[in-house]
Amino acid sequence: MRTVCLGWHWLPYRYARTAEDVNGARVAAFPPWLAELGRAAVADAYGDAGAGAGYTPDAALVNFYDGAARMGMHQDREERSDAPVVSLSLGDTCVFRFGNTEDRGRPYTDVELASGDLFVFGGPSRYAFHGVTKVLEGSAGPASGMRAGRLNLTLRDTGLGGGSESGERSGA
Ligand SMILES: O=C(O)CCC(=O)C(=O)O
Ligand SMILES: [Fe+2]
Repeated sequence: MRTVCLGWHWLPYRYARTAEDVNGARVAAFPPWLAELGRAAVADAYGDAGAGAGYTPDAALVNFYDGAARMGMHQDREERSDAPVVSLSLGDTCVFRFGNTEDRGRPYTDVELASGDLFVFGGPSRYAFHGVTKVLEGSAGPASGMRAGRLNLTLRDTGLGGGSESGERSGA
């Protein structure tokens, strides 16, 4: 799996403005249209326009999975905010394991995430363990726009402040 970040660079246990563990490069800006998409997703998932309007994600992790890639069970908890995490999947379908908030084991539910699917971790599910157990190689139709593999974007509110475009704006 390969990962690129927007807005803030994710490192185990924290976020940074540069890709310290890759090449030291400054993180690309988090685009305003992606925040808009996140707001629409939260409004839809909660059935609450106000919850959507109040959502201000400032970081995205973009993960590319080839046919063999997996992601182990984990919680998204580097953020200093309880705001929801919005996940968008493109390309090949995967088997996504959505677990409980206590540990990596059962109970969990396996759901297929196909191209175009949005998944929102919010409320009591915000800190649920989750992972990807399988990518169904070649399952995406040509309409996905991807030749192979799966892309997943997770939108997050880091709670670190500095504005959503501050990948470009803030001082080093
Ligand atoms: O690829 C997915 O669906 C999940 C990605 C994920 O859990 C993460 O980036 O933290
Ligand atoms: Fe995650």
